[in-house]
Amino acid sequence: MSGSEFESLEKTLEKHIPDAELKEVKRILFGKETKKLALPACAVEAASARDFELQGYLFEASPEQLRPPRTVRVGLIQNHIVLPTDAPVLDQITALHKRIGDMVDVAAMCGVNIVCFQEAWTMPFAFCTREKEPWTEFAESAEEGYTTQFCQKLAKKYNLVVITPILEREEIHNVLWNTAVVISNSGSILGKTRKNHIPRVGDFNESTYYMEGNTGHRVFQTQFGKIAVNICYGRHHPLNWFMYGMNGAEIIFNPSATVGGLSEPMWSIEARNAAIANHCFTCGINRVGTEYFNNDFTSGDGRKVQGVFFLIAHKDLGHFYGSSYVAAPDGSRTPGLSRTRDGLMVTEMDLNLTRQISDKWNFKMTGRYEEYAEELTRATKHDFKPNIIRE
Ligand SMILES: NC(=O)NCCC(=O)O
Repeated sequence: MSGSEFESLEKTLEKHIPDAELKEVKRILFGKETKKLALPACAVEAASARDFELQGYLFEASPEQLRPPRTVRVGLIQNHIVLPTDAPVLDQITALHKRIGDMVDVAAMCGVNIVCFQEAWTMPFAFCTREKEPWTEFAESAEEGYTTQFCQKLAKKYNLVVITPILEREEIHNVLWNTAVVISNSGSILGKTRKNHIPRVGDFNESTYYMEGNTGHRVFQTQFGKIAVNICYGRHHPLNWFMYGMNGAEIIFNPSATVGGLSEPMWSIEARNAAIANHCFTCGINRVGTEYFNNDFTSGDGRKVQGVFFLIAHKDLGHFYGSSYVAAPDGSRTPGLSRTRDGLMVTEMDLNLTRQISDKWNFKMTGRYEEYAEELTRATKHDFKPNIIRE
């Protein structure tokens, strides 16, 4: 069975593990069971008619005497590109707007308050090619671009916060960035945050296109809680999650584009671990499908074929495995969306859980941050001497 046909880990476990043991297997693998969220029939029907998967889950917190629950519904959207990568640029963007508009419409039927799309959602993930044209033409102004205007309309129409990760063209200096624009449910732009860490691994040749972000670890205060966006490769950097947490993020979104051969065993661990370590919710969103490009490109990885080292030229990065999920501060998580289909994951969460788990585990209290700050400052100096005791 090829990677692209395997639908999801959860479905395979359910098919092969006897019922009596399945509950225990799931408890150990995924933590406390997440309850299913009942979704309106009109949403279920619309998702089926529009050919995408719809799942709903619930994270509850204990009732408190002094605070009411702070219940929020979050929607994660994963999708294929709609048109082939050689279709005209504006047609590709417009087709994706239409697809995502249809999916957000269903999110709204489910009462979603905050919706987040995948990394660079308006384009194929063309950074593997290292070609500049036509890919740089997909870059848009974060403030005035077509996509921001489109998302502002969605936000206003459905009264939801929209996190829209795009390739940004900052027009004053003509610099490109990998940026998430955060649009308030009023329709106004709350701000933008730029990808902090740029991959230099395999076919992910993104440093050819844009620079390391310069917006720090911003947290956006929305009507539905404090949110932050840690874009894709930033999830491999525990300090990146940590700094969003230090700035008070209650939900950290991780819009991504990553392929099975590279990162799949890490996917289920990294965002979940960040939720545990930082007493917050985290949301991993990954695109789906295989995207083909006209011109061959290479990875420079010298893969061995028939005893000879080649730089094997290829036309695709591999399979983007979807599997979007939400993790909670108590270590529990939702199942993943499909590895092969477009999907919307609706999760209701009580944000009071973040403080409750912080009070239980006290990582913020026991963190010894001052000591680490001093040691790190020393460790990053060019003349650093490691603290090793020898006989
Ligand atoms: N888009 C992106 O940063 N991908 C890098 C690959 C990975 O982090 O899994």
